[in-house]
Amino acid sequence: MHLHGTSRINAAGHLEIGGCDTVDLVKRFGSPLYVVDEARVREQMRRYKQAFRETGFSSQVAYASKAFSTMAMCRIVEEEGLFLDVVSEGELFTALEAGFPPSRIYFHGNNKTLRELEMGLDADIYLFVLDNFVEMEMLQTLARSRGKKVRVLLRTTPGIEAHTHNYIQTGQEDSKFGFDLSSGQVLKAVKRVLSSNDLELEGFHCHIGSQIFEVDGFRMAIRKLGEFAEETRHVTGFTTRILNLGGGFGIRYNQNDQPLPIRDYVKAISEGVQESFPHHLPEIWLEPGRSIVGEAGTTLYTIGTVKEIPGVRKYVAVDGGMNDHPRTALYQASYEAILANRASAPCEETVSVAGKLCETGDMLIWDIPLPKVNNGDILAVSCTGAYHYSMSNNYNRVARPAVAFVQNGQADLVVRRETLADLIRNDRIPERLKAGESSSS
Ligand SMILES: Cc1ncc(COP(=O)(O)O)c(C=O)c1O
Ligand SMILES: N[C@@H](CCCC[NH3+])C(=O)O
Repeated sequence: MHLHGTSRINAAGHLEIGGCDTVDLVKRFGSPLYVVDEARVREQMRRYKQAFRETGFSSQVAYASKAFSTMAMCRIVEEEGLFLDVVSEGELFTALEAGFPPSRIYFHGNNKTLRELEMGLDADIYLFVLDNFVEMEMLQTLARSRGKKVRVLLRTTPGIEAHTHNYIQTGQEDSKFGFDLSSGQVLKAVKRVLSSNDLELEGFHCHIGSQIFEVDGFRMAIRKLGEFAEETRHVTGFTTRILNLGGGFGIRYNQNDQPLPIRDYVKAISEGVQESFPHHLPEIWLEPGRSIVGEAGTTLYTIGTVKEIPGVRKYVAVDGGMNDHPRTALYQASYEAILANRASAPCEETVSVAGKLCETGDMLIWDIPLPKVNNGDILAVSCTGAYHYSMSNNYNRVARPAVAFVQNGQADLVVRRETLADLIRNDRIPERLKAGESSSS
């Protein structure tokens, strides 16, 4: 397993993260446990800011909450001076409760509810990324009734669909997100916003995909948006002030993944903007999620049962599964792992790591080399910081794990483990179904 960030193997032969022995972490907090290397998270945030400083471009970096949203995470985003992208009232609530300044929050989403728009407006967030005409009408009405003028970006779909290792140009993009560029929807949206007294157009947004390892897709999107912005300037006189190019920067889940350094993405994007916006340079905004927090996360599991099918496969089962680790089942994603309690032991066999849930597809890792495992060993799966806790669920009524931040030898619980009581907290038994009151008796 590649050792990311502050991960290392200590004198006891245990995996250590943020100066904390992971075997001790499991003793203290139980398993499964999400561990987040705080220094690594901060380092990634600083890399984006530093990269923009080097290009000399006016910029903002926002963290995409969807990757991993907790109150402690919002505090870190706040301390590091980033903006925050939220896509739901839950993410907004988390940020506000954590004391994150609304003036650095903006709201995304293809189907924001009335309540969400109201919540954002009443909190005085920085802006809304408008996704469609229905929402535009709703926001306009709400803004007018509050006597507010609201900043907006228009989310565009520029007809580029980026995938993990390649990108394809789709022309007319088939997407539920945003205003379509090629059919003229964006220009129509621009005209409507400009004619509104309640909305203030700041610029454009696009997000071409996630886990991207190259810069060509970004460059193509910038070119298209540059051409569009120029046309818009001629037709309406509007000059783009903010160009938000989304997130999507890839990370290293395993040895096949070769992401570019953050500096390279930022440099290519900045150069692209320079070329494609020759008359007026907009402020460049990015909203990375995965690349901020993904490699900083490690999940610790306790190994339980082992099933060997001679000549076929050896299944090693852990005390979690697709409810805390959904990306293998969802995207056939591939991960690396080591035994945290015997981190230097040589690998002796190839096994597949299964979860404990009642699904054949409940697999964490197919075919990885490990030492011979024993019941009670601790398995550390790396690169689980993004889209793991945030996508976790209670399938099979399994409680969600705890999350601990580690730094400088200190571990802080930032999300407590769910309890059995949490699992039934929202359940109600109607009077007629209460024990001893059955109508069939
Ligand atoms: C609009 C938008 N912005 C930002 C992100 C964050 O992407 P990533 O985590 O790949 O950086 C996403 C998710 O793909 C997104 O849909
Ligand atoms: N949840 C996805 C990424 C979706 C990003 C949000 N648009 C993943 O884990 O890779």
